[in-house]
Amino acid sequence: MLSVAEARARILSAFSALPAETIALPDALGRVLAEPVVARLTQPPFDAAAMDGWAVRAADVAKADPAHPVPLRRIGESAAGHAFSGIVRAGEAVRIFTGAPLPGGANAVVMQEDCEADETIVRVGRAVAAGRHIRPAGFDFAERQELLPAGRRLTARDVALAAGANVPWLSVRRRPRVAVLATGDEIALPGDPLGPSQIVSTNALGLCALVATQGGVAHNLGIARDTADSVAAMAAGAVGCDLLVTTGGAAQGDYDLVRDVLTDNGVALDVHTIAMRPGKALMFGRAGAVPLLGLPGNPVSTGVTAVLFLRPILRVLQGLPPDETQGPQRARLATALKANDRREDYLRAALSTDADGALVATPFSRQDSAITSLYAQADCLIVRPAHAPAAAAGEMVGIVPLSGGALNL
Ligand SMILES: Nc1nc2c(c(=O)[nH]1)N[C@H]1C(S)=C(S)[C@@H](COP(=O)(O)OP(=O)(O)OC[C@H]3O[C@@H](n4cnc5c(N)ncnc54)[C@H](O)[C@@H]3O)O[C@H]1N2
Ligand code: MOO
Repeated sequence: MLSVAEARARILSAFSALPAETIALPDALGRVLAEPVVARLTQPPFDAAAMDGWAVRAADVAKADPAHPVPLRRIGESAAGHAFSGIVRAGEAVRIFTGAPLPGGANAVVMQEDCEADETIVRVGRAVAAGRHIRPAGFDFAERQELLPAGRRLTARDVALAAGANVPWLSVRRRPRVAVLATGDEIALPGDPLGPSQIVSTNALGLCALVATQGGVAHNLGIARDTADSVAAMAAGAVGCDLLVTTGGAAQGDYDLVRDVLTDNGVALDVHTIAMRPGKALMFGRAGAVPLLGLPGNPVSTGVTAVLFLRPILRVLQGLPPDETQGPQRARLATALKANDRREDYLRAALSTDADGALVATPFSRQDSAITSLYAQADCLIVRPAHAPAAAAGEMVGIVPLSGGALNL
């Protein structure tokens, strides 16, 4: 049996970043940059007011205070989008609004709360230093400045920044295309009429959804019957995809067909049987030109192996490091755990915080790999290395948070 780390390294070595494509900014959320985003303008493009008030020469109001306001002559107005074109000279002021260009000659803004104005005169009741309430040109960023590096997954804030930098197109990694194939005579699509010994396919839709959370595009190939011909015919639908993921038919039973069928069709089985729980029956190879990741059929086994193997593949295809770094990586155990055997264990658990604000992981008492209701409830997986000694409540353990993904603030 291969260790999880060995299997992961072997599988991931078969993948590298996909080519780039050019997309429009409104489609960029969650995409990974292939080239940096570089500002196409300076922001702000001019010295701009940061408050509503009066543009003045600081020297004119150096002695102003509420008891001794300094009178200045109003000579015009500068509003956002409508600059004042004249020059502010000694003894003059221009009405100015937040975001508006600072008129020439002025070097400070006094807030309107500190002034009293009539039609011709403004009385300034507070001294201001030169530069007060002004955002100088380039205060945010300058033209040709690199704002977002290649390899970054774009957040909603990044999209706003690229828009502010007047960047309409971006070069991003192509989305990974993943074909998903369920197997088994007992499996029916959600909504189908169910025969006496049939069950609804949990796994294919779950895998397609997981692919979407990671920025990939899933193609659901449907359900192959338990015959060699059916599996081969339906697997052929993966041509042109970056990966084929199958679920079920991975173990040694008489009706577990994926391995035989795909072997007959030229699949080299690089990985099979992994020292982990759930997910022992996992295979990796190639179906013709398409890499094949064969996941075990038990629904939680499919889910957990997808998090541990499919997610990193999708990340590497998009030019990201294999591991998700969002979220905590460790938590305190709420309950004691027995010593582990030779299979690395991934226990479904709930996360909470204790009175001190420390993160606590509570493993569920039932860990069977067919309990989908608890898998949906879990916040994380507690990682128990192979042969880990018994662990007491309160010990720190490694966790894999069941969160994160392509869409982010
Ligand atoms: N003699 C042995 N039997 C089994 C072993 C073993 O080592 N020796 N391993 C067990 C483990 S652990 C797992 S996991 C499964 C893996 O088997 P397969 O990958 O071949 O999966 P199937 O036999 O096709 O199905 C297992 C189970 O999952 C259900 N299933 C399958 N596909 C779906 C789907 N799309 N949606 C929902 N549920 C699905 C299927 O009905 C079975 O109940 O093998 C064990 N046996
Ligand atoms: O390999 Mo099975 O995944 O432990 O349920």
